[in-house]
Amino acid sequence: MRHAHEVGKVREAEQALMAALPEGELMRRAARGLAAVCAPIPPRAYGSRVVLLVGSGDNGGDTLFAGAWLARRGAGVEAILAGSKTHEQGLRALRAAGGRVTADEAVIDAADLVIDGLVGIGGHGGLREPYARLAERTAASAAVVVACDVPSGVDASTGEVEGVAITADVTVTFGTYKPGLFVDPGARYAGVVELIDIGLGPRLPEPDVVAPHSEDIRPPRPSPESDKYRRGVLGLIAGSEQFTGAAVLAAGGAVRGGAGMVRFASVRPAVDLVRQRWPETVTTVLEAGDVADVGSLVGRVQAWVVGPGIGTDERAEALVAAALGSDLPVLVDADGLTVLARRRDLLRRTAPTVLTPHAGELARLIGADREAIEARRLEHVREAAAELSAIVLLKGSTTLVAQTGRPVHVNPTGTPWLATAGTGDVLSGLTGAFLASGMPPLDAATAGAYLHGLAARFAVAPHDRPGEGQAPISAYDVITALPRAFRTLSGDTTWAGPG
Ligand SMILES: NC(=O)C1=CN([C@@H]2O[C@H](COP(=O)(O)OP(=O)(O)OC[C@H]3O[C@@H](n4cnc5c(N)ncnc54)[C@H](OP(=O)(O)O)[C@@H]3O)[C@@H](O)[C@H]2O)[C@@H](O)CC1
Ligand SMILES: [K+]
Repeated sequence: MRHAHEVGKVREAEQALMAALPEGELMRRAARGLAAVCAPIPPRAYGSRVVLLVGSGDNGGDTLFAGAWLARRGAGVEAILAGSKTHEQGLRALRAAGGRVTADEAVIDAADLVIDGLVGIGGHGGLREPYARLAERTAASAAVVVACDVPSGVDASTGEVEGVAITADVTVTFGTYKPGLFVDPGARYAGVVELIDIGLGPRLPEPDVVAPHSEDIRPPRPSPESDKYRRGVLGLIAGSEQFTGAAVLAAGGAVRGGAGMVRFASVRPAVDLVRQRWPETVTTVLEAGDVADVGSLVGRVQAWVVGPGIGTDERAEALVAAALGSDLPVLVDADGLTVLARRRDLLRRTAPTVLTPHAGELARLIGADREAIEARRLEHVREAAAELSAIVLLKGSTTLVAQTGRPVHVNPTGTPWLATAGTGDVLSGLTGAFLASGMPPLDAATAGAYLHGLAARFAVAPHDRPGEGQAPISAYDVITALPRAFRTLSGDTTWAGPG
């Protein structure tokens, strides 16, 4: 896992470490790391035109020292001192190395490399002038942009961006990742993120946010003793007279997600379609009076997924109530979430509940504003998990999974092409398969998001070659690419199913 810490925790660890080190040592480590990332950027240090954007705090200090290092290696370094004051030793070091100070902002236009040292973790609120103007000018230049610690204008703890921010190609961050580098909108400004070890690690507490690596994703693998029951039986309630496609897609996600068996229940047209496409499912046709008894009609399952395409009428409400009335893990998605917005009482239960809303659905669920959720995803997903007593998977530009008392999981896979009808249904079936296998719900949701996003990337660019173009995908293409996504995971697993 890549660990990210909010600013308060970084500051505490920094204080403790600083007290144990000679003065200036931490900044030297940070600056050296920053310079080492910058040096190989074409046309490489010697003869390149480097512009430093220097703010009034230590972020500017790091940048000046890194600039001095590059100047000693032959780069032409010019610093724009944009703050009300400037880090004195840093400035002395730059001058001693042959770097210059300039008030001419046009140097940005011709730069090969711009290093953004306006604000780091000390930033708050939208960028003030002249920082905002400098950020805009930098965006218009052809220079490679390297942000020091955090792109200025991005809130390091939350990823919020108020107004203008530096758009970086690379962000060189110190000691630990910051949540704002993982979570949109901030993540979009960060580019490639490089972590520099400055010795903070042992002094850091539990992370606030984590982003899994491939080896952290461990869906269960069948052992020689596995049978279909031990691998997990998923009960899937999806589709209605009006919406049948969602049922086919959710069933596909579950089948390709490795469920030992999928028991599918719905109205006749949805059942017919699911049987046609996924004959391996065991189906139950629900007549009008059957809804409340869906649990006993379907038979023994280990988890439920309810919601895709079920509509939002009374019948749908009764289906959601029946699933949540069980003592099994339940994933509620799509129409099921709309039903829950008016029946939050159904969430009072002891077994785990996983909710998979996009921002609009979450807005209805917690009575918030959709734009506010998009702007402050981390805050809202945490709030929702606490308020709804559920594991909440917030879909979108960066998918987040929150469970109260645990770090928020940020999904590193995915592609903007996933924003198309039906892909959410695939995710709910896939995650449901993991829940049915007995995987802890936070891990199930994290694995679901990861594999779904990876499958989508494979579907968009199947050959995985540099420079390969991308094509639009359907939800069905994501299902088709799921086996390939699974195969990229390492074979070993510490968790082998409910066995
Ligand atoms: N932590 C670590 O382990 C290490 C940390 N290190 C480095 O220290 C950095 C933190 O330095 P820092 O504390 O001096 O704060 P920093 O980010 O430079 O900004 C403060 C200045 O910005 C200003 N300002 C704020 N918001 C603004 C806005 N919207 N628009 C305009 N201005 C705004 C604010 O002005 P004020 O609001 O107070 O008037 C204040 O003057 C950190 O990111 C890393 O690079 C490394 O050297 C070593 C290891
Ligand atoms: K910065």
